[in-house]
Amino acid sequence: MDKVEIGIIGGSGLYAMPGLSGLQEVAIETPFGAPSDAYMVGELDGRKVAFLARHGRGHRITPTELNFRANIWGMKKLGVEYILSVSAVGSLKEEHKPTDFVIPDQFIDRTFARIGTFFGDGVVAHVGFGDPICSVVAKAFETACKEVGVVGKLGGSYVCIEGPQFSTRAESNLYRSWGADVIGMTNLQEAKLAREAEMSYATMAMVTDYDCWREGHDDVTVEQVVAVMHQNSGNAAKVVRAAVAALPKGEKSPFAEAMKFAIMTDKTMIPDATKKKLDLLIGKYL
Ligand SMILES: CSC[C@H]1O[C@H](OP(=O)(O)O)[C@H](O)[C@@H]1O
Ligand SMILES: Nc1ncnc2[nH]cnc12
Repeated sequence: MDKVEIGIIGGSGLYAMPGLSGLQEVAIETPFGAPSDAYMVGELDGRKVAFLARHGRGHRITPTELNFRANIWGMKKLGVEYILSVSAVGSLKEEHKPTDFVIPDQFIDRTFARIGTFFGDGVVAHVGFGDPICSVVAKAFETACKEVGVVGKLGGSYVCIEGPQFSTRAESNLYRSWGADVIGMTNLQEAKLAREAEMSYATMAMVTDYDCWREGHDDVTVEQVVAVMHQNSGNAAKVVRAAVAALPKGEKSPFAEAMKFAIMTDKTMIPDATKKKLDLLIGKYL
């Protein structure tokens, strides 16, 4: 199959990508197990893209149960350079209103039950993550929001919680005191693994609620999240489509060599089985 340059991960409320033509369902097995679903590979305005429903079609997989490694590995296997993620988030600031899009550029980790690295089993690597988001993808989202005529704010911190429960009010207020912008349950491990796999990653976060901090307002519920997603999913799809068109063609990700100096382990001491397993990611450095 031809290289698929662009990957789209659809979150809560976005389980398919409208406008994809010549659709092919591609099931991928990875050394880390199965991804959430088959990749829907097709063309969007002349660009080859792969769409993955993060929680699987029908929303069957909790944030903690997500096989982040398999999902990101599958994208790499397809040849993806740029990953566009779409997520529902709660707002931690008055100014981020339901239906607004925020394109976060930082993360705060509040997860505790996930695997966020491809490494281990005899190979140690430490990759830079000071700028966890790819500015090329983030700018493509920003440009796309302008084109579609929706609010799309570039920058902000995304607090990633373990879930599946929403936060307590004390937690929500704590995150606000940290100056964080939005809250969700899925994006941090994707960003970490995309970096280790030398792909670009950014999220278009759609605000669906004010979490539980806003006095005089109802606390977040799934019903509320789904209602806003339904109301705004047309815009989300339009923005993703415009962002795909705004991405550079035939160019490697700016993170294509992110792992060049990240591997600590003496190469002669990495077990053969691990070398074989991680060949797709780091074979070129060993
Ligand atoms: C349905 S509310 C909580 C759920 O929504 C977000 O999902 P995603 O990031 O995949 O859009 C959040 O992270 C939770 O998984
Ligand atoms: N308030 C919230 N907290 C965590 N994840 C969310 N996804 C949508 N709204 C959320």
